[in-house]
Amino acid sequence: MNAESRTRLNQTPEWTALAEHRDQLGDVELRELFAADPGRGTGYTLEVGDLHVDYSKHLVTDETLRLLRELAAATDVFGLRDAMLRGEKINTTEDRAVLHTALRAPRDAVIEVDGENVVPAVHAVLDRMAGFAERIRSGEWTGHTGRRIKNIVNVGIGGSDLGPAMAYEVLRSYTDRDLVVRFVSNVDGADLHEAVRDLDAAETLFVIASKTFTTIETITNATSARDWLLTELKAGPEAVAKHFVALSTNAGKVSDFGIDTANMFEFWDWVGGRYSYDSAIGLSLMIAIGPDRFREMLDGFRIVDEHFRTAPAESNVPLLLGLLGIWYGNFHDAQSHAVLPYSHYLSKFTAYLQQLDMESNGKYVGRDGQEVEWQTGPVVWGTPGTNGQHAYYQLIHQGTKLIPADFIGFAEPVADLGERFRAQHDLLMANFFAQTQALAFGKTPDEVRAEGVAEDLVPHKTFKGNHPTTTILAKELTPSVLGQLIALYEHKVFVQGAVWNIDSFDQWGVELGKVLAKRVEPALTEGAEVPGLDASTQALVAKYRELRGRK
Ligand SMILES: O=P(O)(O)OC[C@H]1O[C@](O)(CO)[C@@H](O)[C@@H]1O
Repeated sequence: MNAESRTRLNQTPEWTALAEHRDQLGDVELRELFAADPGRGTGYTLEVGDLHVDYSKHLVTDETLRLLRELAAATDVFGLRDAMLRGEKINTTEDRAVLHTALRAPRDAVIEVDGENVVPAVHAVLDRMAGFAERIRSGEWTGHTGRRIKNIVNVGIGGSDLGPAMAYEVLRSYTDRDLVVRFVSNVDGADLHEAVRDLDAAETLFVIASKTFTTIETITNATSARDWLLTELKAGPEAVAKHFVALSTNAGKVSDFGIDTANMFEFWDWVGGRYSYDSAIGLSLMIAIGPDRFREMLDGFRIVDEHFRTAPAESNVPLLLGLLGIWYGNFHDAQSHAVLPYSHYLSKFTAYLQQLDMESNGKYVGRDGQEVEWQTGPVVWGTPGTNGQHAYYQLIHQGTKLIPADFIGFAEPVADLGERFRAQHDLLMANFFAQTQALAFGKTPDEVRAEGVAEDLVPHKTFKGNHPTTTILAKELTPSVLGQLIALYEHKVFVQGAVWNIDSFDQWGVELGKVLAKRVEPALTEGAEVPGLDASTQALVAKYRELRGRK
């Protein structure tokens, strides 16, 4: 079935069967499901690479899973996967191939776009990045005044920021602690100001990351960074070459900006921004952790790519996670999905997933150009779990909304934590296990009463449970495990987009705001008339100008 000829998803027999099955299951309780199957706790688990994935605490039976796989088969998820991996232009609205998997392909792989094998170019750029990263790390590359580079400031936004910024935090314990690495994304000048205020320009390298090299926020920040650098160094434009490198697909714009294309690390239009941090966009990360660790991370991505490509539907983890999301979003009206890591190092992980998932699957128009009649991507949210426990877990436990959640944890604390701090790890993980237990099984009124609680407080202290969670457990948070986790979520998002029949690789929904901002700016600065400006925005602009003392 191709996108055009495909029957409307919600009219397929597979969809109807799932809807009927949902009605039959009714409000089935996780307590019942576990009582009926003593092997569920070990049986409903899968392994992929170093990840142990437990999906026993989901509101599903074998029959649910079978019906979900039927839906995946009917919507040809694996067919689209194979087309993606072959380099076909499955991003139809932009007429582009979708080949982030080529970024971690082995040197001898052959993956063609328009008849050309892209793998040699991928490795050529990785090798150049490695050479450059080593020159910075060793001190061989010096700034304009001959001083060693000690500070890296990555300037980018969206996919050109969230991935490297997240991964830098995740792999902090693998970084060269003598290097200061910062990420500037917001067009609010405060972001750049705070990033550079205590830096010595003579020791600072700006990494300008932008796929298009036209993104207004990044170009504005890059221009201000250049001004700051030249002022601080009291130097002319010749200083730029030693302090600015670019990561981009657009050599022309890089050169227009004044960066020598010899200092540009290239990637390609078949890499989506939110799928790009394992491309040249990862340069700041590679400088921080070193090329060997970066390659270990790519190996981790590849493990899950291979699994997604070859594992049968019954044991294919990205397929399973994608389908579970569909089960809740489309058949239980869940609106959001929480990702709750029990690792301080994963503090930016969910923010990264927000772009990956919501920019990919936040769409109401299908690949056939028609409005979909089913829910698509969920609101993805979450922060490290223990902090969340003291903030919003109340709502997950006793609120009125169904919020499926992923819990991600590790058996070992990171190696360089030291004995004193390592000792806290068991307590962290005790919380990790306790929360999924409490969410799944709750506490009945009788159990509350048995504790001698006064009758009027019993309803308040009761936990209905039945809140579904996936537990992802790995031994240790290594570069490879990070790659595995990211590839897992990339392919999960792919699965959902394939079933929903949407193009997960375009992002037209971000365009309107960009155009309007350009139009409104002269109204703020010069009081220019903006034709067609609505009454509300017009009044707000007038108020803004008044507050800024502009006539
Ligand atoms: O890397 P660029 O071209 O600066 O784009 C940054 C981000 O902007 C977006 O296009 C959204 O506005 C993202 O998809 C992308 O990751």
